[in-house]
Amino acid sequence: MLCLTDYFRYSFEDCQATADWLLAQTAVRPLVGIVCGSGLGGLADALKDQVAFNYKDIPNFPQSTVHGHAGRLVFGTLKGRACVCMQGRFHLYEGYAIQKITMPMRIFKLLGVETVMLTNAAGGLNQDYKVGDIMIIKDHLNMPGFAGNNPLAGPNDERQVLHKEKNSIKCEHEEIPHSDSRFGVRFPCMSDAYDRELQQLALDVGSELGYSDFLREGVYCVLGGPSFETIAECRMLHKLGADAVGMSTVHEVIVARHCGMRVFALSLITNKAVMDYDSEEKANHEEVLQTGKQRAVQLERLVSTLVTRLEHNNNYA
Ligand SMILES: O=P(O)(O)O[C@H]1O[C@H](CO)[C@@H](O)[C@H]1O
Ligand SMILES: Nc1nc2[nH]cnc2c(=O)[nH]1
Repeated sequence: MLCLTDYFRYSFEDCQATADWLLAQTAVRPLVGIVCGSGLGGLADALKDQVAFNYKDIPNFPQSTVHGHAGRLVFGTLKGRACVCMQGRFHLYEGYAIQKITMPMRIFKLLGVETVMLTNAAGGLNQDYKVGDIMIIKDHLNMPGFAGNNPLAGPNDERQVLHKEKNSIKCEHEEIPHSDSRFGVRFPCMSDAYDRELQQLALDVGSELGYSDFLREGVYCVLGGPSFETIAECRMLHKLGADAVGMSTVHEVIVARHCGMRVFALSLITNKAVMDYDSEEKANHEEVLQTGKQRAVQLERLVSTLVTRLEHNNNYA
């Protein structure tokens, strides 16, 4: 569904214009960017001193079309730390070009975000997983990417991005002097996509909060959706090494890593993938949203505590 006009609609200038518009409307200068998955938008409500924008009012921004994705960009503080939170994300199956659904990651970068925390709702393929488990994503399988549908396809804009309010920015690929960063190189590495220190920190925080019984680590597989998987597909994905399956996140991770932001991601296992022809279970979006509601408090606490620890530990700040 690659539309040529979208290459040009989401140019560097468009992203810069959107970021500048947002920076002019709020004094919040976020170092952390959060993305709320289906039914997980309550995370944004935890932000204090909110300045919120409907996506429809933000120049160049796509619109949310999925139930459970409110379509608001919320600035504020989480335990004293400045954050920006997408209360609603975009998916390929909404009909958007892949460059368009990932454009908010570049806006995050231009706002000064250094760490991105993504959440999603996913089906559990791992037979040990239960509904309500929270899986720390340690790696991904990018199925649309195998077919050439990658958000970085198209011209690569490597121009410099000036961060006016910072003195230095450490990029993944090199130390860039004079306060400059850039969107990213043509061929970015993905073997370190999910920050290992943050994964360990999340395990530690989860253990302190008493969540170890439902905290997992695993591999997330993205498909295009919107149809849920067949039984044969679930069996295949599990054999390929996936622990959970969904329709989001991976494209955002690729673009976030491309421009040097650190990434942490969580899946809430909202339903068990159907693996057995005798099963009566059927995946459905209502169950997904319902499970989100049931685990909202723990998910919020885990993410907000993690954000606090970012503040207190120089290794993560
Ligand atoms: O990945 P998030 O946005 O959490 O949403 C998940 O939930 C929806 C299906 O119920 C799909 O959009 C799937 O990707
Ligand atoms: N593809 C997919 N996405 C989901 N999102 C929440 N549950 C599921 C699922 O079972 N499959």
